[in-house]
Amino acid sequence: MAALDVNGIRCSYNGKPILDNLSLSVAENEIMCLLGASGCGKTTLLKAVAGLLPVTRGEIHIHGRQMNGAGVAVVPEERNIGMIFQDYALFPHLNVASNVAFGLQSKERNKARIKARVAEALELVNLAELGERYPHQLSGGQQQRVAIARALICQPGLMLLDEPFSNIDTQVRMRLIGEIRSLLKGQGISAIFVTHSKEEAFAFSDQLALFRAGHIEQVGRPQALYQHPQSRFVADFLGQANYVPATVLDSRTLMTAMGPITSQAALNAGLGTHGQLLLRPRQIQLSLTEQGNGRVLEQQFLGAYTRCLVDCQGLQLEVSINEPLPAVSQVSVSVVPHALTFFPDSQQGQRAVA
Ligand SMILES: Nc1ncnc2c1ncn2[C@@H]1O[C@H](COP(=O)(O)OP(=O)(O)OP(=O)(O)O)[C@@H](O)[C@H]1O
Repeated sequence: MAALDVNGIRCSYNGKPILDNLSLSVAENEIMCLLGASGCGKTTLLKAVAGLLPVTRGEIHIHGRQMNGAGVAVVPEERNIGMIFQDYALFPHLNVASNVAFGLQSKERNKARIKARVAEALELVNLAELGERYPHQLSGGQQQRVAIARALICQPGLMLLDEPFSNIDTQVRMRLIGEIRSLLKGQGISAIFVTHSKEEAFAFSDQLALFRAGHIEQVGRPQALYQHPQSRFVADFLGQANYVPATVLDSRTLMTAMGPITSQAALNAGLGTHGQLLLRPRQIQLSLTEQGNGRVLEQQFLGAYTRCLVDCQGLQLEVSINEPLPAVSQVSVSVVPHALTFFPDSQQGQRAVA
């Protein structure tokens, strides 16, 4: 059974549909990321799942239990959901332990049991020593951990996280993302996580749903979306993309200005089809050769890698290499063997065929 099933829902503001006929499924113990530009409807979906926004069509099921529909309207506090927000939403006048205990107090009266559960939750988020502190005495990362502990203590069946890392210092953000991901996985909690940062989406989620103006353009494993986007919109949103004009030569080969390029998987496009081959900067390799087919135009050393702009037979390609090359280098440009992604020109919306 899925942790969450959203089936053809419609949500509107002032009569204007923001989500229309939207469906999404989250498996048990899976972290689903909703990624997309500002205003595309990510938070609207989160609110609909939480029961904070009316759903006028379609149904939402959480762990198989129907939340809305004919004669059914489960209120937010009965959905067994934990919510984490960008601004932590802690009570400033309560110390850490009381903030964490807050949600439990309506369910558990025994003070000793509450104390033990708070200690356990603080231990989980590595804040065991800070129960007496107040929110203003904590860093952003620590405040967000308190918010996580406060949600975990109620043992939610589903966690909703709305841009939880946006206010966290970039230096600690990736570490916190790793810690919270392991925590959710360790506790077996399914989650939906909203962000507009692709790096956060890649690092935190098992599945990624890429939003575009109120609908989901593509859903799948982050790596699959990055490597095999179904549309140029997805390809461009998730990272730097080079497009090389190409024609299908046979079921696995494309002819380009760089010469024939062979795919590790069938292309599913008819012979002679014209289109664009997607090449990520890491899918192109360079080697120094005086008679090479390319010339380095520009380089930027960025620490972990070097961004290199190369001219190859009139094409300008962005390539990621480890170390900068000598200035004004002549290089041989080739494609790292992989299953090619090809967008036929004739297809509407430029859908990929491989
Ligand atoms: N309370 C509201 N009343 C009217 N329109 C709203 C309301 N809340 C959101 N909207 C509109 O609904 C659309 C979707 O908003 P939503 O908050 O879901 O976007 P989002 O993808 O989460 O964006 P962001 O990344 O900026 O948070 C936007 O056009 C927004 O202006």
